[in-house]
Amino acid sequence: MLVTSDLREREETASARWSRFHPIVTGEDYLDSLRNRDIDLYLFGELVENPVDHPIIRPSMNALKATYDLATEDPELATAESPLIGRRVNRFLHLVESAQDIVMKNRMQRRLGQITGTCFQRCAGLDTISVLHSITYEIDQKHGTSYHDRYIEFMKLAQANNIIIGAGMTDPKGDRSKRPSEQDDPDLFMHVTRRTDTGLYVTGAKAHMTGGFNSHWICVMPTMNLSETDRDYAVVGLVPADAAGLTYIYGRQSCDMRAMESGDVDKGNAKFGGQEALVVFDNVFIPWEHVLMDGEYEFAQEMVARFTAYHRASYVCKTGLGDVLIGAAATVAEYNGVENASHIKDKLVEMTHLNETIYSSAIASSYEAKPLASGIYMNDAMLANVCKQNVTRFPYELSRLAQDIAGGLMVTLPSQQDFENEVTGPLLKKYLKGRSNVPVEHRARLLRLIENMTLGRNAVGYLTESMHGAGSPQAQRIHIHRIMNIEKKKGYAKGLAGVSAHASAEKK
Ligand SMILES: Cc1cc2nc3c(=O)[nH]c(=O)nc-3n(C[C@H](O)[C@H](O)[C@H](O)COP(=O)(O)OP(=O)(O)OC[C@H]3O[C@@H](n4cnc5c(N)ncnc54)[C@H](O)[C@@H]3O)c2cc1C
Repeated sequence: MLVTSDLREREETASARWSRFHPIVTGEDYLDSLRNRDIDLYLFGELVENPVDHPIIRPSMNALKATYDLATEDPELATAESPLIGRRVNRFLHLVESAQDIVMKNRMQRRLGQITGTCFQRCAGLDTISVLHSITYEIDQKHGTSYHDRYIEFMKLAQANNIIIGAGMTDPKGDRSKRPSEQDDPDLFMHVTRRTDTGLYVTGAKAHMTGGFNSHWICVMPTMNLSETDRDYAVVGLVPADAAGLTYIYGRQSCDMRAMESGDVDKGNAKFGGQEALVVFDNVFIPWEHVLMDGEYEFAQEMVARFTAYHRASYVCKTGLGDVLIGAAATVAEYNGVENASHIKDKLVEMTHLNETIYSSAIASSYEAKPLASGIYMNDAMLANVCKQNVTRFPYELSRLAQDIAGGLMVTLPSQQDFENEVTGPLLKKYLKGRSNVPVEHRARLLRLIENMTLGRNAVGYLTESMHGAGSPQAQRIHIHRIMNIEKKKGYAKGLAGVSAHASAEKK
């Protein structure tokens, strides 16, 4: 049990926190920034000594590194001019000032999906900084607080240092039928445990945190609407990833142990992977400069709604993964000698149709963006929710079609070691041959990629994250129901049908 004097040691100032960060320019700088951090990270029941070179963890860092590499290789797509610091910044830290900015964000997300074939983990942070712009502004307007200025100061440093911000929204939530303040264990939702002259302390956990360990800062924020009794749960704060009191517990992914094996074929996508972690906060200190909500519970619901409007359209990234999967299915069809069969062509068309349907709802949502009171733009919430609802379904159908085209070998293929064995290798190369001019290894690599995306490590990002990330399917349906304006639609119908309010009242 920590006593008050131990806790005081955690009362680090905002400037001391920032002094630990060095500006990142290249992807290699990013990897270096993750070395030698004093952080408790557990995987398989043990503290990880060197996470950056750990074979299970490194692919997730490579995926984030790609967001830095793309900024160097294609600055038009992956950087933007920031009026905050007067120079170009990584688009993942840019405050969206127009509909075109959000459209460019979507294009960049699709491109990164094509490059990595997985979740590159940086979108939730981008959508967090977008929502904080308007929410801090509106809280200040109502309560005379100074959250917005604090936020702007943070963002200037975030942009100048080119850091990664992780989004800590989802609490473990315990009994889903109870509000935060009704739970038997108060820590099942993050809450303030004490306040001092210099800041406040929070305890709780953030679940499923994408790229949690790969981030430099974590923004904690409420996960649902809150009432007056939940006031201590209405907290938004910015926490360095190595703050005292944090423990990271790494999430397992199906087939993750393949990363520990020699050879790269069976990994399917040896270079890139996603990452989720349970991040536990035990009395973590946040200086006032980094507190952006403290008790203004009435803003929690709108904050979640705006975050999800941004984030549900960010699932456009899955169309980049869809492009990879369609390409893999088409290539395997060629290797198997069936590319001209009409049903194969039709299945590839169907996959493309589903993928572009996701893209069209996301990009339409972004083109329909409007400015909020603070001046930042927000994409259309209805179309964003439709996009995410599509994403909860279509990647599953795309995966089904890819598995259909791939054939059963995708799940019965022997290991790379068997291909290399002097007895079994020649047998496999003889009996697993497809088209004669295609090396068997190429066929195996494509099949493993489809396995990786639809059943293996990257199915976490392509399928289950598509289902639950940014809210489970029902959350979108609730939102759509809330804003679908059914009365207006009834009015159109009644008008055309010649049913006036008076006439319908008479009938009663
Ligand atoms: C791969 C992945 C990455 C993620 N990344 C992040 C991240 O970076 N940051 C972050 O903050 N979160 C992240 N999330 C969390 C995500 O937002 C949640 O998974 C999602 O909100 C669902 O919450 P849950 O997982 O606790 O499921 P649950 O809330 O347990 O939902 C399970 C089912 O129960 C239903 N349900 C839940 N509550 C109720 C209720 N009160 N009444 C009726 N039905 C209910 C749901 O609709 C769903 O069908 C991620 C999730 C995944 C899977």
